[in-house]
This record gives sequence, C-alpha cells and structure tokens, in this order.
Amino acid sequence: MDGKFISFEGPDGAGKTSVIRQIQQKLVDQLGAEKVMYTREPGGNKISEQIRQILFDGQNTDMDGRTEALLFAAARRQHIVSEIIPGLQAGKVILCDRFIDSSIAYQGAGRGLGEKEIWQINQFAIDGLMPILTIYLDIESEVGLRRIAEHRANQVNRLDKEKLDFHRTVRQSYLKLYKNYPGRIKLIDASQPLEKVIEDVQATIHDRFSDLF
Ligand SMILES: Nc1ncnc2c1ncn2[C@@H]1O[C@H](COP(=O)(O)OP(=O)(O)OP(=O)(O)O)[C@@H](O)[C@H]1O
Ligand SMILES: Cc1cn([C@H]2C[C@H](O)[C@@H](COP(=O)(O)O)O2)c(=O)[nH]c1=O
Repeated sequence: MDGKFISFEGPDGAGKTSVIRQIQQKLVDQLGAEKVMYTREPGGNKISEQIRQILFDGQNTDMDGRTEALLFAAARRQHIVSEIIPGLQAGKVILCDRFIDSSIAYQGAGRGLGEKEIWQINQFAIDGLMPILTIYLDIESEVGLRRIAEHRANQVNRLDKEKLDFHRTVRQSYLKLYKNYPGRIKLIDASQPLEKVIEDVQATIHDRFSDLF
C-alpha cells in the first residue's frame, strides 16, 4: 500500500483536532485534496459513528469497562476496513485523530483494564495495521481540561467528564507508550501557542517523510 498512515494522540484538550485541521490544509495545498484524508476514532464512517453515539451517550453511565473497550475496538475495525485500507491503497496521506494508543491509555490505564490486555484485544481488530508515525501532543491534564471547559463546554463527552485522576493516569500511560516506542511515537509540547505546535508537528512529519512540507 502506497499511502502514509499518521495518527495523532493526546489527552483531552491537547489540541489534536485544531492541529490536524491546519496540517490537513497545508498538505492539501501541497498534494491536492484527493491525496489527503482526515478521519477520526471512534468514527470515520457510518457504522463507527453509530458506535460512537453509544459510547458517548451521557445516559450510558452504567456501561461496563470491557464493553466500552470492545466497542472502541469494533469501531476501529470497521474504520480500518471502510476508510483506512482503501485510503492507503489510493496512496493518500491519512491524518487520523486517535487510534489504538487511545484505547491503551484510556481503557487500559484509565479504566484499569490493563494496557497489555487492551493491546491484545485490539490485535484482532487491527490485524497488523499500525500507523507508521504517531504524533503525541503532550499536555498536563489540568491544562487540557481547562481548555475544554473554557472553549468547548457545549461539547463534553462521557470520557471528558471523568475525574482529574483518570486523566492524569491516561497521560502517564501515553508517556510510557512514548518511551517504549520512540521510533513510531514523537512527542510535541502542546502547551505552546498553537502556531508553534503546528510548526513542530510539520517539522516532525517532514523529518519522517522528506517529500512532505
Ligand atoms: N496550543 C493551544 N493553546 C491554547 N488553546 C488551544 C491550543 N490548541 C488548542 N486549543 C484550544 O483548546 C480547545 C481544545 O482543542 P481541540 O478540540 O483541538 O483538542 P483535542 O485534543 O482535539 O481535544 P479532544 O481530544 O477532547 O477532542 C479548543 O478550544 C482549541 O481552540
Ligand atoms: C479512540 C478512543 C477514544 N477514546 C476517548 C478519548 C476521548 O475522551 C474520546 C474521543 O473524543 P474526541 O473529542 O473525538 O477526541 O474518546 C477512548 O477512550 N478510547 C479510544 O480507543
């Protein structure tokens, strides 16, 4: 497959969506719209968006942690088959807002289901497909949650509402993943002004793919 699969990860409010949108525009300017694809997890296609509704329904307060983990994995599987593989086959640069590392950090660590266990259940879903590059936007949990409270209070999902300790555990898990996979995962300081974060992300992508930017 000719395309490039790049995932973006980070705690809530790190700025992934804001960064990806601008990176996407810059890549479209360089390569043309047909060669660049933005997508997100959970979601990115009709079935996975339906699973997203169930996952984030504020009334589903009694959802079991394993059910949650399996639903994220199911949404991922459909997303891979419907969007990511066809995009890669068409030679696209795929910018994906969250992927398997989110499950490891949120369900494995945050929910306490075990990072190894979540990695294992996701193997069935991903069937060997991993991003070639993961941009990890690192932010202190308090800062990320404050950004959401200040700017996005009308769009808070079931996981955003978790306590501060949950989000701190998620961040520590991300930092561990970064330490364990330094070849794939690149850390960017997301506490910087947005323009500087975008500049750093652009440079990191260029380091990995000299034909981009
Ligand atoms: N570097 C930054 N400095 C200050 N504010 C920022 C920065 N990056 C993003 N923001 C603001 O923080 C809020 C959250 O950003 P955004 O939605 O891009 O984060 P996210 O990582 O996609 O969050 P989530 O994972 O919860 O969807 C937005 O209101 C955005 O304008
Ligand atoms: C893929 C994935 C996501 N999550 C969580 C992380 C966030 O709290 C939400 C997604 O919200 P966003 O605004 O679209 O970033 O879902 C998770 O817990 N596990 C996962 O695998």
